[in-house]
Amino acid sequence: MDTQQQQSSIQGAKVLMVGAGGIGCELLKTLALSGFQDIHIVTSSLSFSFYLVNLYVIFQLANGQALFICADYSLVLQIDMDTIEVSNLNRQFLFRRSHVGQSKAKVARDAVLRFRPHINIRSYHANVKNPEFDVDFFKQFDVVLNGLDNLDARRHVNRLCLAADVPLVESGTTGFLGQVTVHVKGKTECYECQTKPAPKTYPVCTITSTPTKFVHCIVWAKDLLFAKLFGDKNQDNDLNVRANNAASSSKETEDVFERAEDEDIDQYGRKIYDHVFGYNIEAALSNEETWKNRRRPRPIYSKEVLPECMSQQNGSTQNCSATDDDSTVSAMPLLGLKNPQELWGLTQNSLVFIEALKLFFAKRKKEIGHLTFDKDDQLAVEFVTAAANIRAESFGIPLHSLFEAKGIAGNIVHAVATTNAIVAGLIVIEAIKVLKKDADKYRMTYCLEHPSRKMLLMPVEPFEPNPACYVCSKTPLVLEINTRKSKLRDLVDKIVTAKLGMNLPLIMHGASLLYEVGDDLDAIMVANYNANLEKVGSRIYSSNTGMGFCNFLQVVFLFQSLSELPSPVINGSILTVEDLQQELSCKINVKHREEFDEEKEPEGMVLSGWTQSPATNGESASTSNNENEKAVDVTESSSGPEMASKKRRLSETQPENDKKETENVESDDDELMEIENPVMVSKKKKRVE
Ligand SMILES: Nc1ncnc2c1ncn2[C@@H]1O[C@H](COP(=O)(O)OP(=O)(O)OP(=O)(O)O)[C@@H](O)[C@H]1O
Ligand SMILES: [Zn+2]
Repeated sequence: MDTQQQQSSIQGAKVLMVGAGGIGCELLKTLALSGFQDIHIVTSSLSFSFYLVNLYVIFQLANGQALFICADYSLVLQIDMDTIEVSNLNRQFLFRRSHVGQSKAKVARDAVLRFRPHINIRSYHANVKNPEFDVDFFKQFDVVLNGLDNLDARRHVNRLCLAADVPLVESGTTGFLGQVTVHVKGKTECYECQTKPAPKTYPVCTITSTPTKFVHCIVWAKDLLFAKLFGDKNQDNDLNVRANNAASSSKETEDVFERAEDEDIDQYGRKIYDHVFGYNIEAALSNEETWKNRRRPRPIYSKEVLPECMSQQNGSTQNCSATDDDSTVSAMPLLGLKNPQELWGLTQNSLVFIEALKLFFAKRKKEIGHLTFDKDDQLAVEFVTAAANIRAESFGIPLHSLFEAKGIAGNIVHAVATTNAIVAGLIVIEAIKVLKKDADKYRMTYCLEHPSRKMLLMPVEPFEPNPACYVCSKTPLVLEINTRKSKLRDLVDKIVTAKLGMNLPLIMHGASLLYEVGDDLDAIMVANYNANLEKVGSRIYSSNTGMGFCNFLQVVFLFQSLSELPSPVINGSILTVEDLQQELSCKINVKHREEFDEEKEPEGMVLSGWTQSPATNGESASTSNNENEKAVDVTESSSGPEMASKKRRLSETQPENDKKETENVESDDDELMEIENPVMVSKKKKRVE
């Protein structure tokens, strides 16, 4: 690439960066410095770019100032909603300890301005899904660069880029693996054109009744027990085993989890302990059939492992410092446990379980009822580790340290700063090509863990838009659903919001508007939509008391199914679903189906043709928690578009030694940690076919 050309293509260009985390910090720095070296050489050979970027990183580490070469530069805007955490500091090098708690977007901006004071950087500490970042906002940019860590935001940005007709350079890293892809409307596939691999999920009964691996215990502790005790009480929770003994799922059992106002926390903790590790296991054991060919679990009761009176032990919440704030509350120091890599025995795990539970009630009571598991929440990690280990002990599964359990629970693949640096370099290279409209030279580039043909970077030509993609083409989706039983609410929650990722949806059936979300709706419209969602309204019955003079009026709310809506949705109906913010519209062909497999299709409906939520979508090293959140659901494998052209093109560049790697990936379903860059996975899948 000619330097002059390159400089002129970047000068005056307006760039939007989304995300200022591991990739984002590197990217902002690389963007700010991109005039300093012969980038035109880098682009001519991508393997050379790898070398250069690495060299650059090493050089920068050795002498950060040496590379700061000034040139007039374009306007860069960046968006990030996060604040800086201690765990970010090892790789998000624009941040220092003193910045912990501050806005990432702002601190990153200030740090870069210190060495490039002449460039114009605007930062937004905000969620990119906020309505102010609408299509008009996106239209002002020449290119959008993503450094995100979750599918939801990535899909949203993809849709806005399509609607605004602005090219998108998308990226992700997972440990040593990374990828950079280019998405230009009408020319290349969009981010959602490809079917993503299905998330790793586990049958509900494995999690609730027959765990065989530590990850099953983690999912149980995190998604069921933690959610039950500290999360939203209205959410479905399949915590109790399905036992012959109906008592375990009775109303009284439900009440075990409720703590009475004046109930002693220690007693409450023991009650929960005995219920989930003792009685529930006994109830499960009563299902003789289940254990015919399985190892029987051992019920564990608190009195066997815990001292009579916890408050006389070291680990009493009473010893907890009054200055503790939410983020530092921890059971470990109170119990004299220092090393997170140490393996705790049953007694230590039991002590941590009770102590962490007590601390939640003693120190974080206000959060109870709203908590979701967060890998950066020390107390939550301690509780989940302890609970998973006690369950593992009961089922004869090897125990794990807090460090290991945290990795599994948080889907953590440890970040490799160099991968982020390489990916940031590649993003800038692709961004420059986009600015130059050098479409023939666009490349999707994959960072490999092991060299292939002596290269660690694998460039692949981007693919054409997938004509079957519901996001960038008009191909309808197919929804199998029981139209006589399912409500519009199910469709909105499980399909439109959860699967299609719509923010402000509108659902139409023919000319009839069934549902809409927005700030400008009047009260009557809201009432109508709510009626469509849940109930037709009420019918008033009068019932005779039998005393001759008094009739009671009885109000009965009637729940209505899709087929009973004012404009009935039945087999063969075509729904139009739109998101006004994302300017996305798609059609859903409805197929009535009477029965669904409770285990395999727990949602009671199956959508085909959509981009399935991946376990991690090339997410930056610390990935979203989505996988485990969904882990107890058994998600359908997508019947989305086939990637025939991908197969052909990728096979052209297929290195032999990657094949082995593929087979390993495909065969080993043991590890939740086996989080792959999804494109790599699909590519590998194609290779072994
Ligand atoms: N919807 C969103 N709007 C704006 N920024 C987002 C959005 N979703 C994610 N991000 C940002 O994307 C960045 C991703 O960076 P990265 O993958 O390094 O994650 P992290 O949260 O910084 O690190 P870790 O997950 O390891 O603690 C984060 O800074 C996060 O705040
Ligand atoms: Zn598409």
